[in-house]
Amino acid sequence: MRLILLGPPGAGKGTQAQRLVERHGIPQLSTGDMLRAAVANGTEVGKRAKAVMDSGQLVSDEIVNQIVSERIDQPDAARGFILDGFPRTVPQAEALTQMLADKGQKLDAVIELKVDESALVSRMEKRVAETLASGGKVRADDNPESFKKRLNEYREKTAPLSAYYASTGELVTLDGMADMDTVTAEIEKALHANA
Ligand SMILES: Nc1ncnc2c1ncn2[C@@H]1O[C@H](COP(=O)(O)OP(=O)(O)O)[C@@H](O)[C@H]1O
Repeated sequence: MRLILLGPPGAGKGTQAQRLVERHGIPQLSTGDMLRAAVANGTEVGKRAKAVMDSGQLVSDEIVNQIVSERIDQPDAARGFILDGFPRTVPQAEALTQMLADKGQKLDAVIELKVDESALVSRMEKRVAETLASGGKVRADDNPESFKKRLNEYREKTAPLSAYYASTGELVTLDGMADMDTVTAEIEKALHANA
């Protein structure tokens, strides 16, 4: 099964992706995680991406497309995957369609979590507080200024993906304001309906 999770930062994509991993035994491919790993490892890509990410802007399509294309060729993704944080622009979505076609694959569903923007800042602040309380490390872009930038980037560059995937007939939009278990149940329902 090949899935895309769409939604603004703080919509709950990471939480739902984790649950899908457990339930379906396919990996979560998070471009945010891949890029943070590249930064931590000090790779060329990491060096190019760090400042852009910290400020809340998007890394170039070229870099991200390359990372994803290589990642979905790994053996653990052969049976499927959950893409989290990719595509984030229409050109990335077009690149993905092409990439999958080249590999003889296609998507099974695109799931969009719709949330109330006013809830997102407080969700981010809660995540930061919980991480600090448990002695964890807060992401460099989890501060109000970068978060606002991430929301702007989302509105400008990522929100148009809903129309893109609506036109291909692949889009399923769910209420991301519902509690986490309800969202999980709705995702499963949508997957069965598509199966
Ligand atoms: N598909 C992508 N295209 C461009 N930049 C990306 C992409 N995925 C992740 N990034 C970079 O990594 C940062 C963090 O991504 P992610 O962990 O997915 O954030 P969020 O928690 O906001 O969903 C983004 O703000 C951006 O700089």
